[in-house]
Order: sequence, then structure tokens, then C-alpha cells
Amino acid sequence: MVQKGPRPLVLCGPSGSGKSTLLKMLLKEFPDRFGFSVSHTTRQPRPGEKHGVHYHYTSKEEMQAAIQRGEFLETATFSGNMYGTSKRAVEDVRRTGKICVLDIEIEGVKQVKQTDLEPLLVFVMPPSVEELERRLRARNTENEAALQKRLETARKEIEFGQMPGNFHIVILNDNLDKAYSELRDFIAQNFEDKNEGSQSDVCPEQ
Ligand SMILES: Nc1ncnc2c1ncn2[C@@H]1O[C@H](COP(=O)(O)OP(=O)(O)OP(=O)(O)O)[C@@H](O)[C@H]1O
Repeated sequence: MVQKGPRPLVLCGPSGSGKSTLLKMLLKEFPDRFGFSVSHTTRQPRPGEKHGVHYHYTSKEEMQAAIQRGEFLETATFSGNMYGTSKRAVEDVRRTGKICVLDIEIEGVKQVKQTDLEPLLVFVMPPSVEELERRLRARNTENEAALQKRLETARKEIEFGQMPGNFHIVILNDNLDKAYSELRDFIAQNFEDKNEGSQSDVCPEQ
């Protein structure tokens, strides 16, 4: 069981919506306040990604065994790869006194809502699927098949993200500065003095 601390902040949104970009901006501006929960994944590292920093890279077999041992808070399979947040990853951040930030998929969001972490849930919304496609193509990190799979998943995720009650806030990322400013405002409203309190009922369980 992960011990209680500040409520974690969850960023969720379709691949290419801008979660990592917003997260990077947040960690850069407030390095002492927020800490990133390093997920596990079975996907290959992208150029520039570091083991233990961006992800803990692992094999399917090892990850399945760790899940069996109850070491994960949430896991999801996305585009053929497994992803997950270990209890240890959240605990490592909590121990530093920082607010733990999780970058997870919808299936993972559903699972962390069932824990006693009481996360604050942010959905990052792309302006459109067409724009998402443009950004993913420009990022150039996926092959065509993987890209198509991401876009197909994105349509379902956008639907879920917009459904009332699923997230505490939906941030439209049509302009990065505007989206970041909305994220900052949301954090200011929810983490100033309120973070130790009880969970609001704006985001009921599934
Ligand atoms: N508002 C924006 N306008 C234009 N481009 C953007 C905007 N926000 C992010 N991008 C660009 O879109 C691409 C995807 O963003 P990012 O990598 O942050 O997405 P992500 O949601 O973290 O995706 P994944 O889940 O696949 O890691 C990046 O190249 C980023 O620079």
C-alpha cells in the first residue's frame, strides 16, 4: 500500500495531445514541487530517452511477473506495449515531499481512481484528430501502422475524456502557452492549502 501524501496529479490524453510537453514545462518551472512518477514500459526507448528517467524499460515477462506480485498500481496495454505505474515509483516521489505527477492512459486512470491515492485528474485534449495526426507525423517517432493505431485509440480517448465526471478538468491544447497557463491555474486552485483535504465529489468513481 502506498502511504498517503499530497494528492498525485494525473495527466492523461491521446498520444500527441501534448502531455509530455506540458509536464516538462511544469517540472522545469517547479522542480522542487513536482516529481515525475517513472512508469515501466515494454516499448523500446525512443532516441534520447533514458532508462530510469523517462521510463523503466522492461520485458513483457518481467512486467507480468511484477504485476502478479502486486507491485503495480495501474497497468495498461497500449499500441501493443505494456505500460504501468509501480507502487514504488509513486512512493519514491512521495518520500521527497513532492507532488507526484503521473502521465498515464485511460485504462490506468480508471485503475488509480480505485486506489486511495485520490488523484487530481487532468485530460489534455487535442484541437482535433487531424491536428493530432499532424503533430505525431512531425514528431516522427512512430511508423505508419503505429501512428494509425494511435489515432484510432485517440478517437475513443477523446470521447471518454469529454464525458462529464471522468476528469476534474479538460484542457484544450490548441495553444501551448494557453494550455500551460490553464494547467497552472488548476494547480494553484487545487494545491494551495487544499491538498491535504478530502476528495471533492466532482469526479465520481466509474
Ligand atoms: N499546442 C501545441 N501546438 C503545436 N504543437 C504542439 C502543441 N503541444 C504539443 N505539441 C507538439 O506535439 C507533439 C506531441 O506532443 P507530446 O510529445 O507532448 O505528446 P504526448 O501527449 O506526450 O504524446 P505520447 O503520449 O505519445 O508521449 C510534440 O512534437 C510537441 O512539440
